[in-house]
This record gives sequence, structure tokens and C-alpha cells, in this order.
Amino acid sequence: ARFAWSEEEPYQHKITGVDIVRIHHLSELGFASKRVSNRRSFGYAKFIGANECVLGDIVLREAAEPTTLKAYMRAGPRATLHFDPSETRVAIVTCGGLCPGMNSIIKNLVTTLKGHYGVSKIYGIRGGYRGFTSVGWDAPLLLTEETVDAAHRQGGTILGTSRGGFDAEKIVEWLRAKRVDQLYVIGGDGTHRGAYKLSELCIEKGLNIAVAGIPKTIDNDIGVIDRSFGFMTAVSEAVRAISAARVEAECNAPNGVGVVKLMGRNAGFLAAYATLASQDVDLCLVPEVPIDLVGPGGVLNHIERVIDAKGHAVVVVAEGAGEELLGVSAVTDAGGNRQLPPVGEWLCDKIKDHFKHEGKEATLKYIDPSYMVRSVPADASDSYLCMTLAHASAHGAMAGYTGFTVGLVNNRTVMVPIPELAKASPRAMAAHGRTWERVVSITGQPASQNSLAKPLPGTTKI
Ligand SMILES: Nc1ncnc2c1ncn2[C@@H]1O[C@H](COP(=O)(O)OP(=O)(O)OP(=O)(O)O)[C@@H](O)[C@H]1O
Ligand SMILES: O=P(O)(O)OC[C@H]1O[C@](O)(CO)[C@@H](O)[C@@H]1O
Ligand SMILES: [Mg+2]
Repeated sequence: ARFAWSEEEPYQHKITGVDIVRIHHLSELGFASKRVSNRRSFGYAKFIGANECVLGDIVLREAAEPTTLKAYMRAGPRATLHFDPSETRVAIVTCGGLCPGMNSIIKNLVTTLKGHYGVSKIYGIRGGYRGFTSVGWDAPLLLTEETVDAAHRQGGTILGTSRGGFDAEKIVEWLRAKRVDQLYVIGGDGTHRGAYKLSELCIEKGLNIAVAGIPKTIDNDIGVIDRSFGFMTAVSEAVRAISAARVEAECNAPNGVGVVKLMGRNAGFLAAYATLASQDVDLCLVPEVPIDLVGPGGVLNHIERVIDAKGHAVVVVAEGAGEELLGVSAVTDAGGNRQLPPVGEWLCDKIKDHFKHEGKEATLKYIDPSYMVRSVPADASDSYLCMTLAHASAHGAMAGYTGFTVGLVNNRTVMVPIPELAKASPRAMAAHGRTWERVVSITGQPASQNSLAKPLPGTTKI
């Protein structure tokens, strides 16, 4: 490709080729394929060819060396199905924390697998990975187009979810006993690590089962993909909390301060995007950037300066921020996620102490919307995304692909090998990247927050 940046400075990109990141196909692994032709296409859409792909990085940077472009397999219906739909049995499970859109994914999986392909049976596993081993009230449900009809209007997951309780041997044994052909796993990075182990164990045990993931997280901490479903809905809910904090801060004298704590364990995407979307925030603290509390460039002085100038201030803090000051807990939850220190309350105390020390009074209102940002149904944009992801996943598994997940890459749906996604997850915001630069520019917070930034492992350019 030849481009001229200017008459004086012509520049040529040297692209040597395209590397397509391939995913496993059950027939290539030696499993018998029914080779059924995909007659259920609506007739006007083309099937996706084996080499159709989507470029991973569409930004061409000036490079001295020739570049090979990385690409992902394009998702969508294939001409030949590995499974005969009339005999196909499916299981769906949701794991990890709640996220807007989980029910939309379940509904669209069921409507496409039943309505479009006509599979014979769909099990809905109750309460996450634990549900495979449960007996009793939480035994699997049989899902039909009727039972999921209104699901997308509700928050949460109609199947229930959990952390912990992963037992690969028992889960694979359940799949074998129920003669399940396809397993759909909706969850975050931990869930995907589990899903890949299941796909590998199925192969090892000679089971002709496709395992497909659909990434879910309001933290947007899953690598490779543009964004995870539910994230932007959670951002909108977070903006409502910030608006409330601004109103409280504006109206409560003297020196109103509104502090909002948002979810975001390792990644501050939710806090950063809500800050940028609301335009009401004067200070945003995230896990990726250490907090510089005191001193002329510190955040306490910044809040005081903002209040001196306009009478009030709004602060957003992500729950995972400030571990370098508050200490890292050794306590973990059932999924192995470490307990976080109470950074919101701690910050409120520090702000009040600072004002007292300066002989001033701060009227501080603390808002922790907590689970409210993630327990709502998906908004229109996320509902649309859920529909495309569920279809992408069903088309991939029906075609016989396994150990893959789906996502948007450069706004196109693709299939990604789960290890590729797991390697890049959890991702964090680049502490020297453009999103954080925008946050610093919008809030006016001290740039020293930026220069102190420490890139974390797994950090991406976003
Ligand atoms: N490395 C792993 N191998 C196998 N299973 C795992 C692994 N990590 C987590 N899991 C299982 O995946 C499920 C969900 O894990 P986790 O609590 O890490 O949530 P998550 O999928 O990362 O979602 P969230 O975005 O809410 O953190 C749990 O049942 C957990 O036992
Ligand atoms: O209390 P729970 O269900 O473990 O979930 C809390 C965590 O889940 C997340 O929402 C991710 O799913 C994090 O932001 C948050 O730390
Ligand atoms: Mg996780």
C-alpha cells in the first residue's frame, strides 16, 4: 500500500501478508461430521467462506520493518453444518457477576438455535458452573422459544449465576450423560478459562462437543474485543449516579463534594467512560493509576482548588483504585478474586480531614450505586450487540468450531480462540493511553496523576 502523507514526505507501508488466527474445527480434530447443508439460510445472505477474516488492528503505523497483519475469522453462518440440527442437544450456562444483556444472549441463542436451526433440546443450567452438579430445585431447565420470550426485558440472568464450583470432570461427564453436542458459556475471563478447559477435556475424552463462549463483563476487561456487551448500559447507569452527585454537590453548602464509587476491580473503564460521558467529573481515580493524595500536585489540593473556583466538586473512584495506599487483601472470593479495600469511604474521610485541616468545612455526599449499574436490562445498543453475538456463537458451534468465543473486532463479529482472549485478559486501561489522556483533559485533574502511571501486565492500547 502506498500513501503520500505530503508531497515532501511520501511514505510507503510495507505489508507482507495477513495471518488469520484459526480456531479448532471438530472435523479437523478427527470427529465425525454430519456434513448437513445449511438450508436454513434465509436465501439472501451469503455464507461466510473459510478464509473470510477481519483485520485485528486497522491502524497503519509507520514502521521500519515490513508488517504482517493479524486477522480473526469472520463469524456468521457456514454452508455446511457439522451437527444435524434435528438431533442436536444444547446446554447454556451463565457464570460470574451479573451484566446487562445476559438474558438477551440467552433469548437470542434459544431463538436462533430453535427457530432458525431447529435443534432438538436446550438445557438451561441453573446457577453457573455449579448447576451441572446440582440435584433438586436448581436442576437444569428446558428452554424453549416460549420460556425465553420475555427474558430480554429483565435484568440479570433467568438461569442464575455464581462464582466457584468449577469441576471439569463432573461437567464433562454431565454433558456426556445427557448427550449434549454444544455448550454455550456466557461469562468473563474466569468463565472463559473454565470453558477452554472443558473444550480440551471433551477432545481428550473423544467427545464430539462444541464449546463456545460469549464474553460478558461490565468491567470491559476482556482483551481482543472492541467492548463487551452490557458495558455501555452500565456506563449509562453510572452517569445517572454521577448526575445525582453533581446535583447534591451543587446544592449542599458549604463546599459541596459528591463522591461516586463505581465497580471496576482491575480496570477503570467504567469510571473513565462514565466520567467522559457525563462531563460533570472533576476527579476520576482508577486502579491503573496510583493515587497521588497530598502535596501541590495531589488530588486533595485539586478538589480544594475546584471548590474555590466553582463552589462544588464531583469525584468518581473505581472500587479497585488506591490499593497501593490501602493495601492488598489476601482474602479472595469463590472465584479467586481478591477482596478490595473500602476506597470510597477512605477517600471521603481523607477529603473531610483535608478541609478540616485547612480550616474549612466540606459537605460531602457519598453515592455507591454498586450493583445498580449492572442489574438493569441491556439498552437498545447492547440489545443489538447481544443479538449479533448470540447468532455468531450459534452459527460457529453449528458449523463445528470449538474452544472459541465471539466478539466485535473493529465493529465486525469474529470468532477468537479462547486462549488468545484469555492471554489478553483481564485487560486494563493503558495508563499512558488516549482514554486516560482524555480523562485528564476533561476533569482538569493534575497531570502528575498521568506521569505516575504504571502500565500493568495485560495492558492494551485502548
Ligand atoms: N482458571 C479457571 N479455570 C477454571 N474455571 C475458572 C477459572 N477461573 C474462574 N473459573 C470459574 O469461572 C466462574 C466465574 O469466574 P469468575 O468469578 O472469575 O468470573 P468471571 O467469569 O471472570 O466474570 P466477572 O467479569 O464477573 O469477573 C466460576 O465458576 C469459577 O470457578
Ligand atoms: O459481588 P460480586 O457478584 O462478586 O461482583 C462484584 C464484581 O463483579 C464485577 O461487576 C465484574 O463482573 C466487578 O466490577 C465487581 O468487582
Ligand atoms: Mg473476572
